[in-house]
Amino acid sequence: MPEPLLKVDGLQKRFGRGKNAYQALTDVSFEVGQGEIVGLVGESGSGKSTIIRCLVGLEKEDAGTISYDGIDPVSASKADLRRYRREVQMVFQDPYSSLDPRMTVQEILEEPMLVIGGFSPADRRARIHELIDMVGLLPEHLTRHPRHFSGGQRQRIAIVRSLVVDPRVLLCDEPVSALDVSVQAQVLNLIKDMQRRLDLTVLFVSHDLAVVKYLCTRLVVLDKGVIAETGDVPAIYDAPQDPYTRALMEAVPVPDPVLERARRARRLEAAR
Ligand SMILES: Nc1ncnc2c1ncn2[C@@H]1O[C@H](COP(=O)(O)OP(=O)(O)OP(=O)(O)O)[C@@H](O)[C@H]1O
Repeated sequence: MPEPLLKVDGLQKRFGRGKNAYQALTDVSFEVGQGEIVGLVGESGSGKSTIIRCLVGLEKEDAGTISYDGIDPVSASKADLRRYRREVQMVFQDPYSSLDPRMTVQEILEEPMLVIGGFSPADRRARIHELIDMVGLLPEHLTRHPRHFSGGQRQRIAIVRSLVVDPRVLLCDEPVSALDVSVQAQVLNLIKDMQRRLDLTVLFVSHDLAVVKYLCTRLVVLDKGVIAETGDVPAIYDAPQDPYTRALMEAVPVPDPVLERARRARRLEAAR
């Protein structure tokens, strides 16, 4: 594994109190190396989103530590916390609810840079134009509102929004599961391309093992808030050690239409 950039150590999270308490995460530890795409997989309710939400501060863990490039957001100085918030960005599952319908695309894309600060108007403009070009959007799209875009285009806008502040880590929470099957492949390929071009480190949450196999180099398998298994993708797919991982693998439909499309799109692109 490359040098770890993101570390989660002994994470615990419980929701509710007393008889209704639910232990969502129990002693979760894993690392994501610089430049890796690591898949975080598990069934619905296994705690994947809770981990991501703890990583971006939307939930507060009960115990355990998180660290990014040596920065622990709980004890960090103001300057380090600012760096953490800038360099660790998230792409949400549903591009229909994650983009403010009252804002234009330009406003949506400028907002993170205005919140974080330190970007001149010229920087903001250059960054937006460079990235929309990379993801296949056009300058005239900037004056429109999200309702004028398809699900796939909205997720491209959401991806650009996460990239404008020049992050090093992208946390993707099921970023294609709300999209039509026909566009899932394009968005997966886009994430793969952006990861390579911008040298991003990606933690990719999915319940879909076929998608993760296509995209990721390493896997963290979560079972009811506990890590069942971690390892390199080929090794885990060839010989899963944990019974829960084996059961998850057996549930993968073959062949997978999304991945067939993704592979075909890449072959066509390579042939051009
Ligand atoms: N705010 C909350 N209050 C109470 N329980 C919660 C809360 N957030 C999550 N949970 C519970 O914690 C468990 C883990 O939820 P989480 O959303 O992290 O799972 P997940 O693996 O991301 O599932 P999915 O694939 O369906 O998104 C679930 O049982 C969920 O009901």
